[in-house]
Amino acid sequence: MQEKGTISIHTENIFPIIKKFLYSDHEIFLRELVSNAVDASQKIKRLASLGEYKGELGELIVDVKVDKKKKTITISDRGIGMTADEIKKYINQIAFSGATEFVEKYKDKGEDQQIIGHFGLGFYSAFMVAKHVEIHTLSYQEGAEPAIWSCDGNTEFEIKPGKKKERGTDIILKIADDSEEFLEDHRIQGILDKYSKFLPIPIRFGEKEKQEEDGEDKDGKKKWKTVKVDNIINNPTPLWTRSPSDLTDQDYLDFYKELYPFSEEPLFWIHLNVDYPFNLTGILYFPKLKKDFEFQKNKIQLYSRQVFITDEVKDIVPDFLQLLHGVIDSPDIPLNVSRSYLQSDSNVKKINGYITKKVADKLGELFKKDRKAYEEKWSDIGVFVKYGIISEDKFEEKAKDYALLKSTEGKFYNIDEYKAAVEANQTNKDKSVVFLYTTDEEQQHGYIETAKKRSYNVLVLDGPVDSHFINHVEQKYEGVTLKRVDSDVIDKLIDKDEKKESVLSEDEQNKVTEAFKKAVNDEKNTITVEPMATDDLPVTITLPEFIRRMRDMQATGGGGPMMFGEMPLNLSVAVNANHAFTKKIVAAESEDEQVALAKQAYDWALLSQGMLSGKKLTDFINRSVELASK
Ligand SMILES: Nc1ncnc2c1ncn2[C@@H]1O[C@H](COP(=O)(O)OP(=O)(O)OP(=O)(O)O)[C@@H](O)[C@H]1O
Repeated sequence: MQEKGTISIHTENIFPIIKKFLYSDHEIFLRELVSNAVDASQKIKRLASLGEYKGELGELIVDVKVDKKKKTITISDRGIGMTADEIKKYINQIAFSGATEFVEKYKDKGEDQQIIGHFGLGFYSAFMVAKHVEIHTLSYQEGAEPAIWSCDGNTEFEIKPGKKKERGTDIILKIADDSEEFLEDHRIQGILDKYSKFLPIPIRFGEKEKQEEDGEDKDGKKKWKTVKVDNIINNPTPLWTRSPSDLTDQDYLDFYKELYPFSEEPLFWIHLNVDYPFNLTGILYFPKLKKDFEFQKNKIQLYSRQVFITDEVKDIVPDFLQLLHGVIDSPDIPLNVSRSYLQSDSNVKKINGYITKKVADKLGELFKKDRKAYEEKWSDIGVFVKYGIISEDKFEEKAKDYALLKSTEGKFYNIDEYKAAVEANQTNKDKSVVFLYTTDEEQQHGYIETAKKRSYNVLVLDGPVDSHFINHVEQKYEGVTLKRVDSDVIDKLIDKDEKKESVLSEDEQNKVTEAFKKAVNDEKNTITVEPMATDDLPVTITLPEFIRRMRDMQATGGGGPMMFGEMPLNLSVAVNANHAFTKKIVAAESEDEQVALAKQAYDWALLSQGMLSGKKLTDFINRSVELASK
């Protein structure tokens, strides 16, 4: 049996095209060949379990060997092997048409298309790095003859009888001159670590050294010796493939360490397992989040039947859950299609929905089971929940019950509970319940205290997505308004239409206004004199809620067009007509003295906002000393 033939169904030679268009990702050849070897090994295992193969299974292990001298890489398995006819069918026809289809689809696309890395190009990806490829194989079938297929990267192949005595397949790549990097052990080790860490059949890459106990020396101290052991790349039964009922918390924590050796312990995890209408397994971990969470994205690894595919899960996992860590394994995620197709793929949509639901249910379960423990974790999980609520309606439906608001007293409420708690005292004349909040308890301390004097409750909303969350709550909850404690004077924050009498006459009010205009000396700021409680501060500086919100949203991204970046800082300066100090200004003998006192009161207000610094601060201190010494 010796045969020569042409692989071609097209006259065009696809190999140079494969090489050219997969330029950025040559390393995947090894993923493909090792995956094929694993598939072949699993097939024989299955045939044996079905009783269709009765011979010895032997040790099912895949070997990767590099011969630097001969410039070859060999991938060997003890799988089902192929007969010459099967080679013709699977390698010459099916595999080839797969590769051709791939090239047809992508030859007009740019060279560094990201999707390339997600491809199962199959057997022919070997030609990205090899100038000559041989298959030595012996089928498991009784009486099968060994066969050798060889091809040197053009469309001609040769099949001849082989000498292989053991069942299985060796794929021998003669590495091309421009790909000799793949003859370096560390390069191969790196690729195997990346793609094959959790394959279901052991992958061996040579040997490694290990320290082993070697009795005791004459002083009774342990002795050690260096021994060589098989260098097994993978953990063939990673946690997600096992049944949750067999696993302990420690198993999950250990697996997390295996995935992210340098990370802090996760808060909790979800074991995913679904068979229908799609197949998906995996474990998602909730990490402890740092405030700056952007860099923590892309920690979820996507596998297809335990073969690593990518850690870019943008379209498969909803945006807000990309902060999670862990593994998803699904043979149903189409990997060989473009991104836009992926977005409209119904399986991907279902998977997306399933993950969202699972996460929502798990959070709900934790909340119900032990609310206190849930509240303790809130500073870490709050970001996910709020982010999810903002971005996914389906998630919000479930999560609104356990999305918590924290008050300055450290008490937690869900939105409905909070509304009920403050409604009586914090409803304004328009029947809107006003939620007061602070973004910085230190800096806005004075304002929080003023609110507390009215027995108002103040929320702490200082997280990275809170500015968006606030807008969302207002949109979803009719009759609820959120206002930052320093965005207006207290009686206007929650305007109950309770008229306070001013002790100043109109003339006196004008006088005070004039004095402050001169003292503030800034056209952009508006000055008002208003009757307030006698124990409210003499002057309050505020930045209107909507302007500040625009600025905040912009700072955290996605807050509308850039024009707001230029928005000037228009402050409102409210003078308390009923404060004793204001009376003192009115009573001052000269206009100069009035302005000096006004300036003093204005500086107090600036000081309480943390807005006084440099020369202004020095002037203030000097003036205070002078006044106090009079
Ligand atoms: N080591 C092997 N042992 C036995 N059969 C093999 C081996 N490698 C490849 N084959 C056969 O050749 C076929 C084609 O392989 P190829 O890698 O091109 O495509 P595939 O594995 O079917 O799909 P994919 O594109 O996902 O890799 C396989 O389906 C299998 O039947």
